[in-house]
Amino acid sequence: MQVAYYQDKLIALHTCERSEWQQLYMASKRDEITCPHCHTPVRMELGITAPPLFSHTGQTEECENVAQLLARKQDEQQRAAEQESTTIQLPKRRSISDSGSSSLSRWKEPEPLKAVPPFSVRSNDKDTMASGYRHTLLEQGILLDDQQWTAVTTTEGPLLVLAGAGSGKTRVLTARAAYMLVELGHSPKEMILVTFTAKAAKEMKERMKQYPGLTAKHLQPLVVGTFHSIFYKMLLHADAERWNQTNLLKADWQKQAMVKEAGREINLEEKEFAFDQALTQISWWKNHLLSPEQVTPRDQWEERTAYLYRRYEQMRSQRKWFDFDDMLLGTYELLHEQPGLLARYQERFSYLSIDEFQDINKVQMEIISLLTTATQHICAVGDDDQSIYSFRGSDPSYILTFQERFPHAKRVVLDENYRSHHHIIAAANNVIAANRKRFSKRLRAQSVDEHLPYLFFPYDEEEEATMIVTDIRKRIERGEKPGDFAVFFRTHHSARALIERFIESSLPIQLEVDGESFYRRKTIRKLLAYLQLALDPEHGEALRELVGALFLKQETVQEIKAISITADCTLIEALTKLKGLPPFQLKKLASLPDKFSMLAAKQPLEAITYIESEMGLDDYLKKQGNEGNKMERGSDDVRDLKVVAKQFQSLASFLAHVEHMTAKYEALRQHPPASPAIQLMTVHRAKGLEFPHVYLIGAVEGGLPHDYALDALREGSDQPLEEERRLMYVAMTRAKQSLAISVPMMRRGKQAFRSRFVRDMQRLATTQPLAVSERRS
Ligand SMILES: Nc1ncnc2c1ncn2[C@@H]1O[C@H](COP(=O)(O)OP(=O)(O)OP(=O)(O)O)[C@@H](O)[C@H]1O
Repeated sequence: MQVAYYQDKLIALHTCERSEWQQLYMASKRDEITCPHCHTPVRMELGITAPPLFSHTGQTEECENVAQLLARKQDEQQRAAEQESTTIQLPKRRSISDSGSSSLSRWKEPEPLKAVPPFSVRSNDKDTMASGYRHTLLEQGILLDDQQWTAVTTTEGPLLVLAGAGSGKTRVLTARAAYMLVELGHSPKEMILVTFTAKAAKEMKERMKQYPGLTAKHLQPLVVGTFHSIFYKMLLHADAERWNQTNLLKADWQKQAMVKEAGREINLEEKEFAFDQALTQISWWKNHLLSPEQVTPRDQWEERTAYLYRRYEQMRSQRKWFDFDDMLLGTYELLHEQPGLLARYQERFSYLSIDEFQDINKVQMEIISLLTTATQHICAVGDDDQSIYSFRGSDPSYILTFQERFPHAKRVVLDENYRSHHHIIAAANNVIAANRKRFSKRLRAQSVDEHLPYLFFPYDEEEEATMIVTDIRKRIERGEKPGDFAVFFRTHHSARALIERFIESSLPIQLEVDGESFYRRKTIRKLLAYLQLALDPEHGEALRELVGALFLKQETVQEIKAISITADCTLIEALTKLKGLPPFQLKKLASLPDKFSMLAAKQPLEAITYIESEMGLDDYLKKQGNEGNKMERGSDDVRDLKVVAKQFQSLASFLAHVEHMTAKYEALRQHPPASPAIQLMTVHRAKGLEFPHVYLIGAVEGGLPHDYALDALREGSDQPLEEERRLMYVAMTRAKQSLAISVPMMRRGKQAFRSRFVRDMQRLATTQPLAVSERRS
């Protein structure tokens, strides 16, 4: 039914504002909306594939008839009102399912993408023609197509295996090692297999146990591991004392403590400077073989970070500590300084295979070059289209220029995709084809499916989250397993609404993210501190946050507290009694008590706007803007917070929600569910994984591609945009059976525009109405 009672008024879904749907949905969950006929509380269904409606258990035909009658009456009344209005143009009547409209208010049908050209089965001789070890593998159910087999058997000299997404590179790498050991009789001691993660190394060794002819005698001495683990063994061998585990800076907090210590020397406020980002930058410099002396800062933020780098390195070496980057740098230096040792390792590393080659960095490439100069038996496996770690120092140019570095290299392209069906692969191909710096190739799927990938159009972040939760819940109720679903997002904080909606549902979820909850972010903490102090002028914790936003030093907190005790006044009033500050600041502080009283009476959304414009937050954000943080802007956080605030009527209920969500988030991180759950993760985390059903949120300009890439493009660099396109491609190619991409109409309170990647996808596809089976899903 389309109409129901809410707060003693008749409301109709087809005439109310689209922005109100989410509030109605939340109200229906609290049983505040009732059936217009029998007054039973109704639930609002707000899913992906059908327009929203109200329904309740035990709903009768009579309930539906009354609802329809009332809906018609409301329409007539509205039409009459429209005719009466001659001077002012009242909004026209809206139809809830008017799909052709561009209006933000209307419901829009999801848009399935049907691939052009259509799927055609390829003739492939992989099953019938197999002989020798390939046949033995086939008998074990380990199929290898012709290109895969070529990669397996090309063992001498440099080889570049360009392995498209889902084309079986893990299978190739493991089969190749097995082939060399079993069929060619190589010793495991002359082979090394490098993986990107320790997990991948473990999985490979596990898989190899099933290979025919491979025994513990082969597998035990075979080195399979990450660059770090392999190089660390070399370092230990060379100087066990210097590289003792106890000197390793394992945890981030250890490194943070050092840069913070250095930061104090140049008066960097602990709560104001992004020390975590500075550490990422330092690591980037180290992996690019840039010593502190070689760094040329481009702005004030880099200048400060370069200082931290210099001091960090000094402290680290004085204390004889080392970090993970030093393991690579240490190996590089060791091999340079000791030619005898290098010669021995060149022999030991006779056959070197490297997985995820698109993500190697400069120092790794230099070491590889040193180790393989003599034999040249290097097998690099990777996909230039999946290089997504440039912020950590990865450089896709190494895979792109492999054949220049190794002129005799052979190249095998694996372009058969065994993971996803045709329409998913075709859509992903259409996205990645627009990148300029890549090897030209097109993945081909092995199968086709009636479930077309599709775009859907929620109103905003909140509705997007509700729709996904609704859709997944329904699919699980119909028998799908929670572990078969994954929802991807570009950045952790863009998933705030999604995480909250899942937390509120009873669905099992696993959160694969780094970092703190949205409400613990620096700018958000500051904003919340204003609100907390408005309700409780004695809130000590909030005061600590507030002083930063008011450009006061942390030490003033004690002074303010002391004044509040001696002058018997609140912390806010104590702020006005501070001494020794410049007149403009004293004036600003003097106005605060009145402003905080005004703030307390406001609704959350209004309050945030007031804090921004009247209480100094704007100035603070502007200053933060100078800190050189390209990826995360404080002003974006404020806009994100406004989207949450809009849903609450009072500061108290808004702050209670924040507290509840923060606690739930922490609990979830500390106690992940034991059984397979719905996976919520960043696209970066999804790399290398596959799921039957994938949802990707926020496919709008500024979301994916991220704002920073669009800024870079305006400044003349398209590299970040190309990396964003690769992220989109990685996300899409994780899906085995179904793929849903969300294109919200609003983002951060403003109209959003569909991602250029989505437009690329649409240009080369036909759209068609949803199949009946999908409508029901
Ligand atoms: N020749 C083949 N025949 C049938 N299935 C295959 C074949 N090769 C690989 N597969 C299957 O295809 C899927 C994808 O393989 P795999 O995970 O090795 O891909 P990948 O290249 O590592 O993917 P990505 O780079 O996207 O992470 C796996 O389920 C694998 O078992």
